[in-house]
Amino acid sequence: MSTIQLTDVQKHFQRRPIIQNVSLSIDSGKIFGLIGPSGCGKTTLIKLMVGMLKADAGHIEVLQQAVPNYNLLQKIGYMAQSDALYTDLTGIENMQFFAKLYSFNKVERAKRITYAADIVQLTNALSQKVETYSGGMKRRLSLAIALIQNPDILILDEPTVGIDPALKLTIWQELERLKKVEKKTILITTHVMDEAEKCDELALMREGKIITHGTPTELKTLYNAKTFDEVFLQAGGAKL
Ligand SMILES: Nc1ncnc2c1ncn2[C@@H]1O[C@H](COP(=O)(O)OP(=O)(O)OP(=O)(O)O)[C@@H](O)[C@H]1O
Repeated sequence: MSTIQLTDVQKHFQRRPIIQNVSLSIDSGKIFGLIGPSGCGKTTLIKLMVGMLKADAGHIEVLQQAVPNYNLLQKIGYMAQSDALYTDLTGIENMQFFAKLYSFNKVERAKRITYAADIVQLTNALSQKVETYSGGMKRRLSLAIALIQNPDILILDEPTVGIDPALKLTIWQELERLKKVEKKTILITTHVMDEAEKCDELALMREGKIITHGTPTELKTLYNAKTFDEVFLQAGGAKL
């Protein structure tokens, strides 16, 4: 069953077409990867799905409800590309602030914060002010905040940028667990080709269009390619 459905979606900025007739179906319980070069429209497409931007044409449904829809916000965990954090507060204060937006009681809230901080290995840095965090630590805190909510759908815009390989592996293991055990639907954007391999399905974007989509194996077979760099080049994309 599809959790996110886009039909002929279009978006312009200052009359420039940024998203051009995109139709896409993202199945529930899958990790779906949106891949494409910088500026091709990945973040714009995600913001349209979350309801932060309004499409100029076309139709978007999430969980069979038309977007934008206030009720859907409780069901989507969104990690933006630029970190929306309060830098003069500590890590834990940031987590508490966002956790209070959701309908947890005090005990659940504390449990969710402990779980999320542990996944991104920030437990020992929670009492520090965010202004003292490195870029990677801020990314990890943003990811932790998206995880607090325990949503049906996780939409993560480049979640592993600036994160070291060992922690990246831990984060991917958790995404796999969330998919398998908790049946979450996860949408990520990435430039990183080895992350593309880990997705169940992929859509490759270029200049506001989906140029091809399928499972990693299907795409490699289709383009007779050994790597995703090759798939992307064969499909007509620029080098990432
Ligand atoms: N609010 C805006 N006003 C005008 N142009 C915008 C706006 N937001 C994005 N754009 C333009 O739309 C295009 C797509 O941007 P978008 O951020 O969606 O790309 P992206 O694929 O996510 O890139 P990256 O991988 O670098 O984050 C870019 O040319 C960008 O400059």
